[in-house]
Amino acid sequence: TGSSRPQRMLKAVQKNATKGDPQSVISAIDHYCRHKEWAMNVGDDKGLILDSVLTEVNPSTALELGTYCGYSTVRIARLLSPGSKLFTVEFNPAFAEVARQIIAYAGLQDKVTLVEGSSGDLIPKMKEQFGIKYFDFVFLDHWKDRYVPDTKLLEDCGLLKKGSVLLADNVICPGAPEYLKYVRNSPRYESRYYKSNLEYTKVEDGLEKSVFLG
Ligand SMILES: O=C(NC/C=C/[C@H]1OC[C@H](O)[C@@H]1O)c1cc([N+](=O)[O-])cc(O)c1O
Ligand SMILES: [Mg+2]
Repeated sequence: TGSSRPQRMLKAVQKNATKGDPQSVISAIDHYCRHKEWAMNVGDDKGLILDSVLTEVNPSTALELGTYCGYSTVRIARLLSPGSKLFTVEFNPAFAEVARQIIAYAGLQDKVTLVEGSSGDLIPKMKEQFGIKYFDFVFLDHWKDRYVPDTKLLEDCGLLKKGSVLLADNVICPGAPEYLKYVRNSPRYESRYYKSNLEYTKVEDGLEKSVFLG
């Protein structure tokens, strides 16, 4: 059987990026996905918004739901201050395997803990398993129908504190309508929409940033 799209993406990184240089890994993936084959990375347009929100929050402990191949994992981890940590959750073992290699190629493995499994199972275990008190920043990019249940789980497990920032991908395309309703109508969040486009296309998409008010 042939290679998978994530495996071809990894090959493109190994061929075109410089080991230990996160920006070259990001550029190699963006070039491959724009010119060779599309893939569901947050991409370079929405990636710039992710970068600016991440830099503003400067989290000590961050969480990513939906690692896929590790593109946004690299984008986030490269901007973390020394001693800060990123936990990333991926359900699909094949995706997780590729992501580990891409994260390591970027030289960011010491800042990242990739946890394999379902977010619904793992979130309740994070405090005890990893000694986490709170997440200052959460990037939601996994199954769109898990955004609401997992946000509620983070609240119920006491993993959000006043000022914690949630940033959700794909709120327009493929869309997360229930999530938008939830964060925009809840008195516990202050939300705003960053308009952009679906990765590597001209289709509208955007990121929703929601600050937890406690
Ligand atoms: O389904 C998407 N993401 C969810 C990922 C889903 C999960 O599927 C299995 C694995 O656990 C992965 O994490 C998605 C889909 C599109 N799209 O255009 O279809 C664009 C995006 O940016 C996306 O994040
Ligand atoms: Mg996405």
